[in-house]
Amino acid sequence: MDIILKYFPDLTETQKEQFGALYDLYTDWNSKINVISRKDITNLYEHHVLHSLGIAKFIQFKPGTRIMDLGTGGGFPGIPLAILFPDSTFHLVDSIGKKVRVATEIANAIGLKNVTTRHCRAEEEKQMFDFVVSRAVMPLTDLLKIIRKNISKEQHNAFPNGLVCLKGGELEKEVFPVKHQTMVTELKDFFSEEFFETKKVVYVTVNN
Ligand SMILES: C[S@@+](CC[C@H](N)C(=O)[O-])C[C@H]1O[C@@H](n2cnc3c(N)ncnc32)[C@H](O)[C@@H]1O
Repeated sequence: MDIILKYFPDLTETQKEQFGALYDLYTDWNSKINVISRKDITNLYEHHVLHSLGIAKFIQFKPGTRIMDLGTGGGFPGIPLAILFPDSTFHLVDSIGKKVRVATEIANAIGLKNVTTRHCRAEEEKQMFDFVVSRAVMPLTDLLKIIRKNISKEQHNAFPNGLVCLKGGELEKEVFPVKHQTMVTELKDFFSEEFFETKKVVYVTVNN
């Protein structure tokens, strides 16, 4: 939890309590339904919560922004972002029902009012959003094909509506075929821990 305060020192008491509650909740739920590698649970705050919040080092969502987390699993990056941006709404989608259940239970347990969840393939989701966020789900080109139908034309933020993904390692092969405007932010410029050495936030505009 200290690592979250190190990089996000201005959290409200509510946000501190919500982030603080995640460790016991994920430890408990993960023992029943695997959403995080079991040996990685001790790294929950660094590898999962802070990594998710890396998106906030690229964009500060304006109040009222609508965001879908495609392939949220147990709620990453959607739940940490929903805590950090309580005035934006987050719709967490996953094709595996029991993972959606974990995300739903945890969002409810910490009293998040700005989160909805849905068990479906993102291909079936018809709602419109300003941004889609995603971590470890599928290549950029595949994500773009699925979400084109979901990106609203109304703009409210510092960057045009689009896709904001957490990616690791070698990206050139993934970014090269993408014809849209793309911006890559290195998380090692913000977070000094070795885990972030190769981690990136990739933003792609979606014009439709
Ligand atoms: C490796 S997990 C990552 C989960 C989470 N984003 C995280 O970083 O912990 C990938 C998730 O994407 C989901 N997924 C894959 N294709 C999907 C699709 N077309 N629609 C919805 N969810 C999908 C899978 O069910 C799985 O839970």
